[in-house]
Amino acid sequence: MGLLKVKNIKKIYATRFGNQKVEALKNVSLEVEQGEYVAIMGESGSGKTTLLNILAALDKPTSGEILLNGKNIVEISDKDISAFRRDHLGFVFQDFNLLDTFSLKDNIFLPLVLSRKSYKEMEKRMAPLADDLGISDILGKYPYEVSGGQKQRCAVARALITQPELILADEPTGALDSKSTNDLLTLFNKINENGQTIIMVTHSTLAASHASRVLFIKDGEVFHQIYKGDKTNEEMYQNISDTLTLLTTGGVSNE
Ligand SMILES: Nc1ncnc2c1ncn2[C@@H]1O[C@H](COP(=O)(O)OP(=O)(O)OP(=O)(O)O)[C@@H](O)[C@H]1O
Repeated sequence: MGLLKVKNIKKIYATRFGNQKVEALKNVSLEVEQGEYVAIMGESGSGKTTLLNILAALDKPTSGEILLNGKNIVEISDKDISAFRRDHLGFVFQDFNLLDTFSLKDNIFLPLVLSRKSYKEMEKRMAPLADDLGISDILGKYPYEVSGGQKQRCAVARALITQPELILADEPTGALDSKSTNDLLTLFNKINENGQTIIMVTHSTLAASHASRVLFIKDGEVFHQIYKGDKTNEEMYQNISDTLTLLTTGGVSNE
């Protein structure tokens, strides 16, 4: 089932004085199926963050449509956009974005507090999630008292607790050491196997090799896609490396 349909997205940024324009996305179309795990890669400045921000309804495209479960998110009014994001999307960022003055538990509860869920409901959702993520014992701690990997697992719990249709992750392994990176990638695979759809922007070939599809962006356009299919992580890693070489040496698109 097509969960997300991106149709002919264009994004033109006007510079501060309006006399210069940057075409960050030229004409991007893509579809993401329910249950897919998609990594987005590309050189710095290729348009990845622009695309993710638009998918996250944090920014609007200059033209084009984005349908999430058939609803065009471009048309949602500013008044309704925060509630839409909270109810339908989960976010995992490189720098965790946890509030230092809240315990980990309260950080995870925050999106549910904002949508006025009962404490009983919050506890009910938290228990299996915390157990799955291996954070049950540290929920009373504060972000500054735990490791980067533990912080990131809490950020994942906060993203999942609203039971979003889609998880959007921006460089989720960017601030993690290699062990925490491997733990997080295993975790993403697990939540994906449980049916959660994930879109992740990453510079890491290792991270991307865990996804079921890798989409390469070059100069604001989809340049190429690789499906994992039956490939091992190692074969996928090699395939991604070869494509990145092609991308940086100016190879012709064969999308
Ligand atoms: N607010 C803005 N105003 C003007 N130009 C912008 C703005 N944001 C991004 N750009 C330009 O749009 C293009 C795409 O930027 P974007 O941040 O999407 O790339 P990226 O692939 O995410 O890069 P990185 O990997 O370095 O984060 C770049 O040329 C960038 O300079």
